[in-house]
Amino acid sequence: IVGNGYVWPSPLDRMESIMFQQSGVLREGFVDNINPCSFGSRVDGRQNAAEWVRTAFHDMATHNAQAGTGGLDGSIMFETERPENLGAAFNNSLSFFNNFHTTRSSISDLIALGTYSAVRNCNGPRIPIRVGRVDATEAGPEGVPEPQDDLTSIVTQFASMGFSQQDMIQMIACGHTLGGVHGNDFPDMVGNSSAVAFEHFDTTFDNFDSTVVTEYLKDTTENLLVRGPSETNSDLRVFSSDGNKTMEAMADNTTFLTTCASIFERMINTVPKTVTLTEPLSPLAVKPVSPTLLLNNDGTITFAGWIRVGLTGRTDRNLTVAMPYATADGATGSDNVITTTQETASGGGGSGLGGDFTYSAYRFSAKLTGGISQFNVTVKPASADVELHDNEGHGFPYRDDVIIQAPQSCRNSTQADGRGNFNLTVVAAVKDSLLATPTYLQVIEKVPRQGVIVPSLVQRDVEMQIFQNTSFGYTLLAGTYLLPSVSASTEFKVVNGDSQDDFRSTAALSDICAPF
Ligand code: HEM
Repeated sequence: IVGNGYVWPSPLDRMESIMFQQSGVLREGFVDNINPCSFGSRVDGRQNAAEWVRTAFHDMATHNAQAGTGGLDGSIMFETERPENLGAAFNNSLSFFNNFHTTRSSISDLIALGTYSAVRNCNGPRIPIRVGRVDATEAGPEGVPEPQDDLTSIVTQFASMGFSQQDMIQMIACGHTLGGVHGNDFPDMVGNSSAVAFEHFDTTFDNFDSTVVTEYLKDTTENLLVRGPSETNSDLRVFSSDGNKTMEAMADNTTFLTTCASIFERMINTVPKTVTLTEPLSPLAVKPVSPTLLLNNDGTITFAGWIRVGLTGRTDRNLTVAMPYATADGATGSDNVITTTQETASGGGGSGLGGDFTYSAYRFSAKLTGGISQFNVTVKPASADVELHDNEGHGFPYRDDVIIQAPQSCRNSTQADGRGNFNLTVVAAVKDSLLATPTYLQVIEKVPRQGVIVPSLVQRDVEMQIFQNTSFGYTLLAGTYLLPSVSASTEFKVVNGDSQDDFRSTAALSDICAPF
């Protein structure tokens, strides 16, 4: 049974799901662009996994260890026009990461997760993932090493990032086990400027292994940064700079993998000194996924969603999962237990990368009469005693005083102003006792930035107005916002003082608002 990494709910839930729900039911799809490892999304001669790893290095490379500035902070978004950042790799990677960019998943955390995912999906080692990176809002200084740089300046650049000569050799060798050099980016090196001319660094470009090292040591390598024109053979200068000592130590594949896990971990954890990273993320043993409430027109409240149960370490996978809960006024008892059924879609479960983590999903949908304030999860294996999962003693808090009414809410492009904008209407049921305090619809608008492929996320607050009374102790409030089409799919929440129903997606709303 997997240990809990943190207490639910948390802003970390988003990154945890993106990381550990990769295939099967509840999948997030983060590996789609790098599966298989050789996959390129747009044209022949591209390898997304390699591009993701290169993106992390180029973003990190402008770190100044002494000043504690720069590092893996997403500033690469603003730096793609620079000669040191030649090629489509960066915007290609960033436009994919942008699909996962939310207030709880920064571009820089996604770049870090991208390195983990690319490496794992290419049979490489597992790199611990810490999160909490904060995105830069403007370009940083220049300073990514280039193939024509001499050894002294490359060593100096790595030193200013905080890496020794040995670190430098390791990081470059580990990076250059994937991908290669593109003709359209470096025509002089490749001797061909075609977009599909792609000269791999080693013969196993889609396997994260030590072949890049062994081919170099045997002198059979076709790596153009070793074999190519002498002005641009930086890998040769770097790899041989300590008499091949570091390269020889990495020739053994097992040593290569441990060395790369360690140097890449340091690479992605190189962040500005103002950033504090979390402990490495581990999957929650039991996790509520996409729980929602809904006030029905008979006064009951439907509570629905999934419980994700980790299977790692379980031999008996015949599980009965239930949720004893406390009503709004705290009452518990044998009547207050929600049953679940194992999901039938997609085999009923899924896994995180490389099968590091596997899970089963249990679906629930219960009509509650006394509301809810918190729940626990019990897991009963057929052959063993029942386990109580109480969220590290906290219970899973879940309040019913503000409820987003998904069916009464809608996102409609035809009602809008004819310019492709979307009219968002959000209806929420708010307990009458809260009405003295204003209720806000908070929408995250994606605001385009000139020359930057990733829009910024800007919170817009709309005060919600009374829309319909009920006789169930709730009043329905409504708020509207005109979403520019680039923000058609975005996040929103409804907030009243300390109470909120948060992190919902406009993409899940239908076109038409249904009556209550
Ligand atoms: C002196 C330092 C370095 C130099 C001069 C250098 C140079 C280059 C060049 C010229 C390319 C070809 C890019 C293209 O044509 O699209 C490349 C690709 C690549 N580099 Fe480096 N690199 C350096 C360090 C690193 C490091 C430390 C990493 C580690 C993470 C790395 C990872 C990669 C990857 C994965 C690719 C393949 C990209 C693809 O196939 O699209 N590089 N590098």
